[in-house]
Amino acid sequence: MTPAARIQTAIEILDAIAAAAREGGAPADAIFAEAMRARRYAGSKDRRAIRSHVYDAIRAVRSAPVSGRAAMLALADPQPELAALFDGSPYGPAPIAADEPRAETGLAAQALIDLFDPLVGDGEYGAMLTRAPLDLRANRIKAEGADFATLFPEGEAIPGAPDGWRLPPETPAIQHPAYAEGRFEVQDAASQFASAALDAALGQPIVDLCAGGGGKTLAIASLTGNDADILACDTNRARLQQLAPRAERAGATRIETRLLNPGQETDMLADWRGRAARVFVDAPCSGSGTWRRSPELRWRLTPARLERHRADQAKLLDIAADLVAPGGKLLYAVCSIITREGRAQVDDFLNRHPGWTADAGYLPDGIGRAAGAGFLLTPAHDHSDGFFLARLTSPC
Ligand SMILES: C[S@@+](CC[C@H](N)C(=O)[O-])C[C@H]1O[C@@H](n2cnc3c(N)ncnc32)[C@H](O)[C@@H]1O
Repeated sequence: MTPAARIQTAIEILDAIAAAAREGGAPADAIFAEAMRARRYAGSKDRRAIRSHVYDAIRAVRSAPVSGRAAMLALADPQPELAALFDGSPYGPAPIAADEPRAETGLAAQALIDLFDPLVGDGEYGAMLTRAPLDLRANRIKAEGADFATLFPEGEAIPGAPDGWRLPPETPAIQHPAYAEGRFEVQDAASQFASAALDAALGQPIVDLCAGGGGKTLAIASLTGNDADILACDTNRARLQQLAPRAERAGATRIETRLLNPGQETDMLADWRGRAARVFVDAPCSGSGTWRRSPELRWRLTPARLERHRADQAKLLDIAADLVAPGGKLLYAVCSIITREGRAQVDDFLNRHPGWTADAGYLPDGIGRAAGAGFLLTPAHDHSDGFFLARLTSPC
């Protein structure tokens, strides 16, 4: 493909990604993969170049653009060599017309920025879109362990994460045989801090209410040395089904999965009412802390979608509270830096549940900043995804 044809292909893919963002359709990665399947003539160099145009444009443009072309033009404006490729050559983009619309660039729409936790100043915005490193977590269950300094000498330890190791983005770590042997997982530092904050002890009954594919369930199993019973729940069958093979690879044998029907969670968890020493609520959210990895999420967030997340989070907190044994703990986590999903959500919970108290001192030194009754982690401050965490203790 010519460099101009790659730009035109990127424009077409951006059209599909912008439409999906508006309509709540497939994620950008899936759309990109599908577009490449449909263009088998594109070689690996073409794919790399197209991918980089697509993601550079997503990072540059602050909200869903009117067209893929408007997004690419916004990217090309400060790059004359890119703008020169709008040359009208066969398969390339048409020449730039006078007064063509450009998508707006920047971190996010101002109305969205206004929702950030007050701790997030504009000095932090750059770090929110810088490509994230690849963080690994050693699996303590495997006796062989993961000697990261030997496996990946190009990496470095993650401050505050005793099982963590940080590699440059896109290191093909999962192609290493030690991954297939279950000796390590890929997991961002914030998720490692959150799993440790649950403070699960050996032998304790634990519920992971929003287990998804089990990233944090497996971290908890590792931290408890596979010596605690964990009930992993979710309403999404496809996600929850990913857990069993991952648990097998990790040697985590004490995880039971339970698929919940939306609206019937409390009934379906009646056998766990008041029994769990620890309940983890890794709630569905805007994902505003993960724009480094999924920059297109900021094209997707609408006031209505945010309100749905907020309502789901409140409902899940109430369901979880019902499961916690007297004196037990509930850990609430969202990969979000939005106040309503974080500190405000927990303030509302504490108002609805008199007698519950907020813990402190469950994060490593220097990690996170106090945000109301919980703690906020951000890419700039903590070199991790943005996360809000709050650990709450039930009355005895
Ligand atoms: C942030 S993700 C969890 C990620 C997972 N803990 C991990 O570490 O990979 C939130 C999950 O909550 C699930 N969820 C949404 N509503 C739920 C409900 N009512 N009950 C249980 N899970 C729910 C979603 O399907 C999604 O998998």
